[in-house]
Formats: sequence, C-alpha cells, structure tokens
Amino acid sequence: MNKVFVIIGPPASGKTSIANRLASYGIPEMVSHTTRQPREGEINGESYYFVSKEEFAKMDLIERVNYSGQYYGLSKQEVLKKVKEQPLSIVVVERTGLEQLKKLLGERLESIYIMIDDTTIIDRMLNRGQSNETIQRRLEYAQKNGEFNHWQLTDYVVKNTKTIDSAVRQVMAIMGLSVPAVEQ
Ligand SMILES: Nc1ncnc2c1ncn2[C@@H]1O[C@H](COP(=O)(O)OP(=O)(O)OP(=O)(O)O)[C@@H](O)[C@H]1O
Ligand SMILES: Nc1nc2c(ncn2[C@@H]2O[C@H](COP(=O)(O)O)[C@@H](O)[C@H]2O)c(=O)[nH]1
Repeated sequence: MNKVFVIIGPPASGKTSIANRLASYGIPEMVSHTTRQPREGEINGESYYFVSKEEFAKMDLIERVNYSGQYYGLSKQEVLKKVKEQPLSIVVVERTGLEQLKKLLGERLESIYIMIDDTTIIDRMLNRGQSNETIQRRLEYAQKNGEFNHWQLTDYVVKNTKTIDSAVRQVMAIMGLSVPAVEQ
C-alpha cells in the first residue's frame, strides 16, 4: 500500500527543511497552492504554486485553509497522482489539512509532529529574516490555534532542537528507510 506521511508543526519548527532534505533523498513532496508571497529561495512549482487570491478561489482543491491571513490548499490532482504513483510521499500541512487528508486517505496516512521550543522558534524566524511584527503575528496565531499541542494528533513526534541531520534521521527511521551515513 502506497503511504503518505504528513509533517505538521508550529512555525519555523523545520518542516520545510526536513521536507527539502527528504526530497534530496528522492522522497517526493506534494506541492500545494498558496496566495502568500514567495520567501527568499522559494521556487514556484517546487516550494508551492504561488497564485493570486482570484486564481485560488477558482481551483479544484481537496482542502483549503486560511492560515494567518493567507490561503493554502492541495489540488485533488496533486494528491491522487502522488498516492497512485509514489510508494512513499510527504506533505506539509496544518491541522485542518491533516484532518482532511486523514478522511481521504485513511490507513495510507501517517503523521509526524515536529516539536520545537519557543526560544528556538524565535531564533529561527529571525535567522529566516522575518520582522518582529511577522514573528509576533505567526506566534500568536500558532498559540491561538493550539499548534504547540498538535503532537496529540499525530502518530509520531520528532524533536528538531539539535541539528537538522538529527531530525531527518529520526523522520527517516519512522518511515522505515535506511538512514544515510553521517558525513565526517
Ligand atoms: N535543526 C535546525 N538547526 C538550525 N536551523 C534550523 C534547523 N531546522 C530548521 N532550521 C532553520 O530554521 C528556519 C525555519 O525552518 P523551516 O522554514 O524549515 O520551518 P517551517 O516549519 O517550514 O516553518 P513555517 O511553517 O513557518 O514555514 C529556517 O531558516 C531553517 O533553515
Ligand atoms: N491545510 C494546508 N496547510 C498548508 C498547506 N500548505 C502549507 N500549509 C501550512 O500552512 C502553514 C504556513 O505555511 P508557510 O509556508 O506560509 O509558513 C504551515 O503550517 C504549513 O504547514 C496546504 O496545502 N494545506
């Protein structure tokens, strides 16, 4: 049975970094649509499909969410194609996305929460070049929406408080994949 792993967690917990590293090991990620502006280094069609609010409203999506003022959603085509063609794929979403995908995919779906502490989140958002105002808005949204408790909803929890290598190794072990040797 082809499997899908959902990666979920608070802002700047490392979901994208982990997904990118997995992609470099050949594990494909479902690409979703968003109305937010690309961050530095993000590529249309790889990180997201970046679309206008008008385009987003017309899309055939299996789930859609307004997250902190921007829209996000996965197309039916993207989900069905990955599930059909890929023995293992990953997808990064927030809570409602996890719930919708669970309904749609049932036993095919497993979920991993990326855990991080408040101080490290702030450091990483600052390193990502985000303004104090954006950081405050994102943290308030995460707090209000219970994102620091969503580990209760997932099958597994991985702490990303050490190196990204360490987090990726834990995720790969959960997926039952052989973990690449650490480079000396
Ligand atoms: N283990 C780590 N050690 C040091 N820096 C890290 C680690 N994991 C991620 N980062 C850095 O932290 C920042 C946030 O990571 P990332 O963008 O992957 O988080 P995210 O969970 O996808 O965030 P968001 O949901 O807000 O988009 C990035 O600058 C990334 O390079
Ligand atoms: N339900 C969905 N959530 C999504 C989707 N794509 C991303 N996300 C989540 O949104 C927030 C914000 O993401 P960011 O890249 O702007 O920081 C984060 O929690 C993502 O996991 C989606 O298609 N559906």
